[in-house]
Amino acid sequence: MALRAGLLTTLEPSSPLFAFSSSLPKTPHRLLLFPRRPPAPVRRFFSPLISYNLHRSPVASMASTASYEKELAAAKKAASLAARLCQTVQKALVQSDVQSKSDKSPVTVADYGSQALVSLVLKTELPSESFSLVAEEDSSDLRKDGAQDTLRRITELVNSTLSIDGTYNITLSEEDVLVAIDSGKSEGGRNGRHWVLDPIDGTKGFLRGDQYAIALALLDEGRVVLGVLACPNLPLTSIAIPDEHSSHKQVGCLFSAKIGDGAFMQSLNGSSSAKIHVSAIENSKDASFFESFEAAHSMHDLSSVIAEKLGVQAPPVRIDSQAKYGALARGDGAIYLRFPHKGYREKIWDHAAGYIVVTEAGGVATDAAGNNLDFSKGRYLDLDTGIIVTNKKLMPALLKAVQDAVKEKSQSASLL
Ligand SMILES: Nc1ncnc2c1ncn2[C@@H]1O[C@H](COP(=O)(O)O)[C@@H](OP(=O)(O)O)[C@H]1O
Ligand SMILES: [Mg+2]
Ligand SMILES: [Mg+2]
Ligand SMILES: [Mg+2]
Repeated sequence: MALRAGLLTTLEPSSPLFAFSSSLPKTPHRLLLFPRRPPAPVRRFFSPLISYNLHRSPVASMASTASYEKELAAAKKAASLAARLCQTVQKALVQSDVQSKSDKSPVTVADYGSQALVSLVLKTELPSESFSLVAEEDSSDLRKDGAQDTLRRITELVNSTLSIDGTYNITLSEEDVLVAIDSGKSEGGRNGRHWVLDPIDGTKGFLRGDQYAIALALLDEGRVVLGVLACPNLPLTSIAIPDEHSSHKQVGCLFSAKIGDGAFMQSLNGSSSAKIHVSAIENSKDASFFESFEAAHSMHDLSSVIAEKLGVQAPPVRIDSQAKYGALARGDGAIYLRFPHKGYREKIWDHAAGYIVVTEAGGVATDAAGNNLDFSKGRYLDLDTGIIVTNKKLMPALLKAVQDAVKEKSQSASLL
């Protein structure tokens, strides 16, 4: 039986029970079962016999009945505009455009500008929706003494990107930019809708002139329901076999996915989109795998033990950012391995958009214990050991190889 929010209905013609599906702001959607028909305006003040959180009940969640059409269009627009700003900065990168955050990771005027633009576009395109954004950056360093020039530069970049695009007749002040950046401070969670943004994923790749991505996803009741990945430097054709003419390849990909609708790729220049699928490889010997370019982000030695166990012949393809998820979603490689060093906590913005793009393309993404990734716990993902992604056929063998390799590593560590 399909239940619509706010609709009172009998479960079956013969049933004495009435069901009411509530959708109150800032509360989980709930299914309430009443012993008799309660008076209409005060339903929620009557005690139900049973009450379920719908996302946990066998009844379809309200999230699955939404189409997310306009949200996806807004997300594509926001990520494309942010990509344009990032491309401008990458072309003319100078040292003063790069700052170091308190955790010593780099952040550029483009990270801040991208976050301000995405926040502005989403709010402008979806004015009737309540707005919650979980994003990587905040304005605290930009409000410090000595940051005035950087803030001025970010504001100029945001305004010039808006004016070249021409869709919005808006000019932001420096304070508007700070406020737009700080709208990303939401804690996320399992209730309601939350946008999740990495304004530049792979900042180190961005600084090297390599791969990076603008990664934007929407959570609804704790599930990722849509995602877009703008990858300005990713070739439109496969990166599986690096060739010497790669500098002549056309670059700039926009991946998108909506729950239940599959995954798509189009050119960032605005071509029509084509459906994409993960690799159909069944024999792990024929697989190639992706991992971080940065050895500090993932244990390359562990990946190579896993690759050996699987009989993988091809060398690893090391690229920055969630471009790995996009490349995997279109079948450039078959496996993505990510094993952060001990103590590192993964953030939801580093995976949410990539996760839905790859799963809608037919892939599977779990932690090293085989658990589904849970994006509903706030700004962090709680994980066992690492993240592994592949197609459905290869996952059982990959999971076994990963677990054997992890066990061997911890045994040899305990012998030391
Ligand atoms: N020690 C570490 N271990 C794992 N991931 C790390 C890390 N330090 C930073 N990262 C994350 O790795 C992301 C880049 O991923 P990749 O290695 O796939 O390119 C960074 O995103 P940002 O560049 O958005 O900060 C950052 O969040
Ligand atoms: Mg960062
Ligand atoms: Mg990131
Ligand atoms: Mg980032």
